[in-house]
Amino acid sequence: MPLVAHTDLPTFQRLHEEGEEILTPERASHQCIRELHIGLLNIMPDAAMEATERQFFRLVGACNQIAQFHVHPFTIDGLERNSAARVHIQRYYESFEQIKRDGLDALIISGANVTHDHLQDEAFWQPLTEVFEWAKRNVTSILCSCLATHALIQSCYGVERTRLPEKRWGVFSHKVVDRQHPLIAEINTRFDVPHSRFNEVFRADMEKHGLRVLVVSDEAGVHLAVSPDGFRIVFFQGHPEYDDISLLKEYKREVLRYYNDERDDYPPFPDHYFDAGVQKLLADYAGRVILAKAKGRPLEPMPEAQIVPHLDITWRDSAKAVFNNWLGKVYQITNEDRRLPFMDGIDPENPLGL
Ligand SMILES: CC(C)(COP(=O)(O)OP(=O)(O)OC[C@H]1O[C@@H](n2cnc3c(N)ncnc32)[C@H](O)[C@@H]1OP(=O)(O)O)[C@@H](O)C(=O)NCCC(=O)NCCSC(=O)CCC(=O)O
Ligand SMILES: N[C@@H](CCO)C(=O)O
Repeated sequence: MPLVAHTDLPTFQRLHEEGEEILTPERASHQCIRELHIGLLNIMPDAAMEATERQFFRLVGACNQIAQFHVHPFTIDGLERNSAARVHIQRYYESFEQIKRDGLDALIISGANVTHDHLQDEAFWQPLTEVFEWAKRNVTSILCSCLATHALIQSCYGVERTRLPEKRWGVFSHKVVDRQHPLIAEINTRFDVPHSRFNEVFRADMEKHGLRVLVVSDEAGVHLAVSPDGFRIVFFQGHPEYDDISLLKEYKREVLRYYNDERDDYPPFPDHYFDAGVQKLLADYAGRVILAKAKGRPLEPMPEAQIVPHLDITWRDSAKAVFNNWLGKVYQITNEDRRLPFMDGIDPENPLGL
């Protein structure tokens, strides 16, 4: 929440010049104080659906303990769902119709699993673009994770993502490249983010279309960029919402796929994630899995309980800091009526006045 310059202490002016949000007493006394409404479009597969809810709810809830947040989960057609997932959605999720009727201040769109080479061939493409089109007109800011980033960049700028020679998978170090932008002001300038994807939109392609790139990894490419207006669409290519165990769960799934002949090679380790002790444990386990597969024996469970205490989470604080900046800025410009994206006087082409 922003400082109020309630005296003429020079520090307020100095901080303002350095990019800190400072409200004048006049603006502060007229500010409408209310809760924020944030949609979560959850398009993750069934096994990860509730973990994804927890991850994004946690980032929103933990990033700021003063304001009140209502998070509204919803989903779209075109995703294969088992009966338990359908019951969960029916019981707890809102419909897109309801979301449109009541309005949102901000919208988060999760990643997803894809089955086709081109996103426009996925069964969920059409419903997803309908949400994009509505949100671009009616929501103050949209934050996209991974696949949603690729889909929205394709739908807005016509840039198709590129298939990578091998999966970008692990925990990577990143640097802030535009230290002035309010989304990443006052946060660590070097921090980790997990990535888990076969595809990438490259920095040059983003910049060619006017996107502003804010956070980059030498090894893993762009993590964070924003739309040319500076704020209305926030693109994450990584997964800062992931839990400490998320990449372990994905690794375990890949081992299972190897054992079940759904992939030919034994899965590599995610980069920079397992320490030396865990790598040794998993290399021994791999030997036993390969033998069991060759001899047609049952698969021994992965020793997860021994591994988990050695997994570090090195990305959550920065993730919370970015969410805090994002929601703080949304609050400063969103309309009192949550069905309208901006207060009077805010320029939709440059909502932060950058
Ligand atoms: C990897 C799996 C299959 C693991 O799920 P499983 O149910 O098999 O796990 P399990 O070992 O049986 O353990 C179940 C327990 O773990 C929790 N759990 C499951 N998945 C979790 C996760 N990812 N992070 C944290 N916790 C997780 C469950 O809630 C449950 O907890 P409780 O028992 O306590 O409830 C799943 O997480 C999954 O499908 N993840 C999605 C990965 C993915 O598709 N990402 C796409 C994003 S990438 C992208 O967007 C685009 C990529 C591209 O195209 O380039
Ligand atoms: N943007 C509004 C708060 C949300 O209604 C204000 O600053 O007054």
